[in-house]
Amino acid sequence: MDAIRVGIVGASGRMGRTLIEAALAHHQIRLGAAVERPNSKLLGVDAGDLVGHGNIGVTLVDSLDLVAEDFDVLIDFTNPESSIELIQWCCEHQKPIVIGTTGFNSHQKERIGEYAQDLPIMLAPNMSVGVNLLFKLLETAAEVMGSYTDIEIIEGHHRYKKDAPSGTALKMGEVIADTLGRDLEQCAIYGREGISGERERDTIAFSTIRAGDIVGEHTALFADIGERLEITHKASSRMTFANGAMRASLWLSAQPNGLFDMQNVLGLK
Ligand SMILES: NC(=O)C1=CN([C@@H]2O[C@H](COP(=O)(O)OP(=O)(O)OC[C@H]3O[C@@H](n4cnc5c(N)ncnc54)[C@H](OP(=O)(O)O)[C@@H]3O)[C@@H](O)[C@H]2O)C=CC1
Ligand SMILES: O=C(O)C1=N[C@H](C(=O)O)C[C@H](O)C1
Repeated sequence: MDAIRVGIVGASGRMGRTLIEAALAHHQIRLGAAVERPNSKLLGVDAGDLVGHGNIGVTLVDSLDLVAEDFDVLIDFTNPESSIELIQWCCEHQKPIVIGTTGFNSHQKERIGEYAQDLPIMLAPNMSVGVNLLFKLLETAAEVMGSYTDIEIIEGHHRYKKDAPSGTALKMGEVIADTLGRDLEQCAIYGREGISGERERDTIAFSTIRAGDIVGEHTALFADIGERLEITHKASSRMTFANGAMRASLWLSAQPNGLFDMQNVLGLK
């Protein structure tokens, strides 16, 4: 496969910087563009310098219009409002987009589905291989134990994370609910307080930890009287997500219009 050029939006963010490093290290990927917000103090800084790699001749700019000819696939790890605007731009310019942003509401998800009729879009709340395998394992766990156990999903992230529960935790809930024929909107419990009463068997409950520099930890708990199964994934470096985004970008560059996820990229479905 030929090398592709990626554009990275949110380039100076936690994921943005890691994505720049991953792109610079990948033999089939070139960093074509790096974009930040209009008021960013880092505009004009070289993307290679930003990550301690040395000058690569790609400076941070504040508009995709300035670099439209410089990349083949856009990578977006920003926030939901920004992502929707980026998808619209990508549709107008026919640039496939890899989206790692989380926290979309149902209306925004619907719009992404509509845009995907005219554009290849890869949307995944977690681009690590381990978490996408975990989604598969959850189907089996839910099939075997889900109907009679109490199901809890626990996630932990760094103090700066803005959305809760994490996109990954919500996807874990969706996978389990779908496998059990339940509607997550009807059976989800988001935290407990006070006299919360005995547990209702058919609920799927979420707990959230926000502390320090936790990169990302997710556990699904299937608990019966006498035994419990816990399936846990721990990310220790953002590079696992960034490498997933590189793999996804290469894969997406050869796809037709449509909405894909990381399981498509990894051949897990
Ligand atoms: N799918 C996955 O595998 C993963 C997903 N994520 C998700 O990625 C997203 C970003 O996370 P993280 O990197 O930690 O967050 P950061 O806040 O560190 O980075 C986001 C960056 O995007 C910039 N930004 C926001 N809006 C725009 C815009 N319109 N144009 C250009 N730049 C913009 C921000 O600028 P400013 O600070 O000025 O707002 C910031 O620099 C979150 O939704 C998170 O949940 C994170 C890790 C893995
Ligand atoms: O914000 C983060 O950092 C992460 N967000 C993703 C999510 O919301 O699931 C994935 C990862 O755990 C890191």
